[in-house]
Amino acid sequence: MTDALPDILLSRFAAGPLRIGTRTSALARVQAENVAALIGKHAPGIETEIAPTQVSADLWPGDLAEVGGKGAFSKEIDRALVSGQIDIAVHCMKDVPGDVPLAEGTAFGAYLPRDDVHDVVITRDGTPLAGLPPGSLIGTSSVRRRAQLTMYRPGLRTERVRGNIDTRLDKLLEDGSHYAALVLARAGLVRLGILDRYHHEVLPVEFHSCDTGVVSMVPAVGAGTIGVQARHADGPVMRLLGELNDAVTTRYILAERTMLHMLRGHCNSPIAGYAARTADGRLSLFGMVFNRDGSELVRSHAWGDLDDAAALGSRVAADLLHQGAHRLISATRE
Ligand SMILES: NCc1[nH]cc(CCC(=O)O)c1CC(=O)O
Repeated sequence: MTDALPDILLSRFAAGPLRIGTRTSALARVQAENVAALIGKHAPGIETEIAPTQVSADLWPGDLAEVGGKGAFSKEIDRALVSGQIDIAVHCMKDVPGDVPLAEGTAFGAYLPRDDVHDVVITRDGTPLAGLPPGSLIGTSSVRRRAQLTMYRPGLRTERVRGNIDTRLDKLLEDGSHYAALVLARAGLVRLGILDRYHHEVLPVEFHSCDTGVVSMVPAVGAGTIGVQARHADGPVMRLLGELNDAVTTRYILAERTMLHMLRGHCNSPIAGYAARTADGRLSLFGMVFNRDGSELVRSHAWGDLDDAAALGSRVAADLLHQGAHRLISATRE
């Protein structure tokens, strides 16, 4: 008979706590605390400790492409996980690159139930996006957000704004700020418990044509989803993560990330991808690839069985590639 998981974990962590690695931002810490609380529920008696890791990319004020793209955010945490300094790493799946393999010997053992995937527009005074005059400057570093904003509102200007969420909000609210608005993920603001402090407008996620006057914002691959990574060979921890894992979110992530891998999306790809469940319990995947200003795009929408998420991801990617997605992705790399 195999031992019960709590016993296996108790002996595995008899000498010290289960160490949770994460970045140092307020959002990263809250997410790690949420994972610690979940572990506490599933494996009472297991002590956890959060080990925030300073990540060089978080200190880099310039263009991410110059420090190795999104992969730069996980380099130091990967090293800590592989070497055993930490036992699990907590990541926003949106920030996990699609064009480089995971650190050797590691895998995502759990995805937490997906949170809200909407982006919001934050303004100082609650002016709706539709009321912002042409020429208004919107702060966003994401090519996906920039392309969709300017596709619906070609008159708006966008400017890269880096730094964690607090820093960005401070830049919007400071006297003499040249930003009229920011676009941020609602999930991040909710996790920090600060959404209600700001005037915000929720952008719909459903794609629609430009003449309706509504700006929609199809989410990034992995939006709103926290993933927990561990060492493959760490059987007890992988089993624990298996218990935390949300099965439906796993399908969403598999569909979206299969699409991302096949598109060979690089660090700052102009790609949106959103998997969801239909009313009749099937899986839907909508994918979109843009050029910089959204004046060119290809899109594809397909449906499949919930248990065939990877096939659905490949089908949507193949259709996007067939329509010329690769040319758009390469053009944005420059
Ligand atoms: N790139 C930063 C990042 N990564 C994940 C989130 C939000 C939370 C999530 O989608 O899980 C954010 C902040 C933002 O885009 O506003």
